[in-house]
Amino acid sequence: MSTAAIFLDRDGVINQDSGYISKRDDFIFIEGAIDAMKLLKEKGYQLVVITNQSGIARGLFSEDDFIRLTEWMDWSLADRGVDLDGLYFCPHHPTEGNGANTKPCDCRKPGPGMFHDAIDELDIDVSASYMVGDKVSDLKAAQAAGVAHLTLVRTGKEITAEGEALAEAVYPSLVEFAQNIATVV
Ligand SMILES: O=P(O)(O)OC[C@@H](O)[C@H]1O[C@@H](OP(=O)(O)O)[C@@H](O)[C@@H](O)[C@@H]1O
Ligand SMILES: [Mg+2]
Ligand SMILES: [Zn+2]
Repeated sequence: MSTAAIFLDRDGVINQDSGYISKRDDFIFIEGAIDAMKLLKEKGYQLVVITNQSGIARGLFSEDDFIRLTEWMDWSLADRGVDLDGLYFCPHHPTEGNGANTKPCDCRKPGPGMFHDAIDELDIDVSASYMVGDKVSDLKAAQAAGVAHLTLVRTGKEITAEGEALAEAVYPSLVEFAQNIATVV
């Protein structure tokens, strides 16, 4: 049976987005975010992180740097009782940088590629699932993949008028999102 998921943007939703984060010392969990993730798991949702990491294409850090930081983030979450069900990242940028990751792709949000992979691999019921992002491109990507509920939080980039219009709700942070959504039946 397919299951409901919460698709989480990383930078600006889980951790503070000071720009192209690649080191542990710069990775600061947003207040309450870990407990909010725990509550979402308790409510019956899969948790799936969907993140653009064009810092790789731009040559700011390597894919290995990203994987190491992700392992550390996973341990930090597991330590607090949160097991992620999936994490998908796009290392590309259409124009910036000069290596193999500088190319157009379908995975960079607002493209839906990462969502399509997650939905197939984790057997997700999009009609019962939510996207939590901080940018309109997060919502457009989720919408293109059929995710029913599009929401934004104010802990990341400034919310634009386009974002306000596309979102069914805008929450101060992941904490209020987690408190407000229903338990999976
Ligand atoms: O919010 P998610 O998807 O988890 O990750 C976004 C980050 O990888 C970076 O994405 C960049 O966008 P460009 O990739 O340069 O458009 C900028 O928004 C940076 O400030 C930000 O740190
Ligand atoms: Mg973000
Ligand atoms: Zn990509």
